[in-house]
Amino acid sequence: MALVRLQTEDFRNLSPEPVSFSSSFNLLYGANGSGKTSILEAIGYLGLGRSFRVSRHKAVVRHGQTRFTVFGGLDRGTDDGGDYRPGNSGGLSHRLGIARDVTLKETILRVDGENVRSLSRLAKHLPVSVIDPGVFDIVAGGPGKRRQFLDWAVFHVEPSFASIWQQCQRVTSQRNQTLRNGRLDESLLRVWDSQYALLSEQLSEHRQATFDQFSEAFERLVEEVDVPWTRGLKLEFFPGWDRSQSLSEILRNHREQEMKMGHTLYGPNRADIRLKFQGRPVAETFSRGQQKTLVILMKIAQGMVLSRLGRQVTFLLDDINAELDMGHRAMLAQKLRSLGSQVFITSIEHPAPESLWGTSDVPEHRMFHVEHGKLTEE
Ligand SMILES: Nc1ncnc2c1ncn2[C@@H]1O[C@H](COP(=O)(O)OP(=O)(O)OP(=O)(O)O)[C@@H](O)[C@H]1O
Repeated sequence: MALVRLQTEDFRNLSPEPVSFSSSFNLLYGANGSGKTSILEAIGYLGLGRSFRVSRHKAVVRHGQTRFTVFGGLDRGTDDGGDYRPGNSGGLSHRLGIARDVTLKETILRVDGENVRSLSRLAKHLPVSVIDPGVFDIVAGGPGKRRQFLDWAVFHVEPSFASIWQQCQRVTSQRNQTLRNGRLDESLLRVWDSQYALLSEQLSEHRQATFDQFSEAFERLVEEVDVPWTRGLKLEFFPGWDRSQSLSEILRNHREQEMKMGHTLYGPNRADIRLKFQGRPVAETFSRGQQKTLVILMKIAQGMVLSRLGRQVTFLLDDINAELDMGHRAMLAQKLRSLGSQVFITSIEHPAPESLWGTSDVPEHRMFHVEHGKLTEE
């Protein structure tokens, strides 16, 4: 499915007029501060339930207002073969909505006209993958970014993942409270340990299964694109503890250490994707340019995993001109085309489609000029 209609109310500087998009490529250009990233951010809200650039909802509410709303209409996917045009609401397969009142601290989520309680009910309809300057932290940053990267795919591949993840977070925080208590309550800790170990195993099995699909897709991709420096690259899933022992055993053996630290030190909150090149961490070995290309390849491989399951990913490419050279931009655009993804690409200058795809055979796309938060199609 693809997002073919968007309407916002009091979202940053965006105009409240509805906009219709192509289910394949959408090119958005406009001056600094015109609202390009805000459009991607609004789309991101429907697929992630949060902003991909700020942590507080408050920042996105139009100045002077207390509540914003984002509505989205999805089509039936690339099989529809067409664009959504206003007045043709019969073509929509799902309608999504998210509103946040920052004074009441209340979020309302809607799917097809009905209120839903969990964010996963909303997010599962629109797999949104962001490629912006911050995305390169997946390689350069800490394990948290890589966990987030992996979990996004696990969430879309394995329907029970969100609920297990939430239960595991709850048990972890209760376990942490007991650890922080100062005196050893062994019987209570054993209760938490057994629940925690069980949920951790389930969570890690799902992560491992999705990671295996991801790494297989990554290997295929690397062969296809033939990037010589990726030979010798090894991607490995680390579940958060040494798998040669059971997690319960590790917890028992590190009781004192965990009591001293006052929180859980082993388990899924320590999981990581380890990226090594000839045995060394990639972040210490690869150049900035190589790290960026690697992240792009990882993002495409993720798209391949979902595509194999018949899920269309909506990619949001924000300001990548500054980050990637023409060759890598063309490789990315061509791959996203062959995946049948929906793509939004922003740029400051009027884009030249031929140079974007590196060929005169450009795919179907729609072009929008963004000015003062308003989109005008060309
Ligand atoms: N909460 C808000 N309410 C009203 N206007 C806002 C709010 N937050 C940001 N703005 C304004 O909205 C505009 C949109 O910013 P945005 O980051 O989307 O622009 P952009 O086109 O992506 O710019 P750039 O090319 O510089 O990245 C900016 O002019 C900004 O000052």
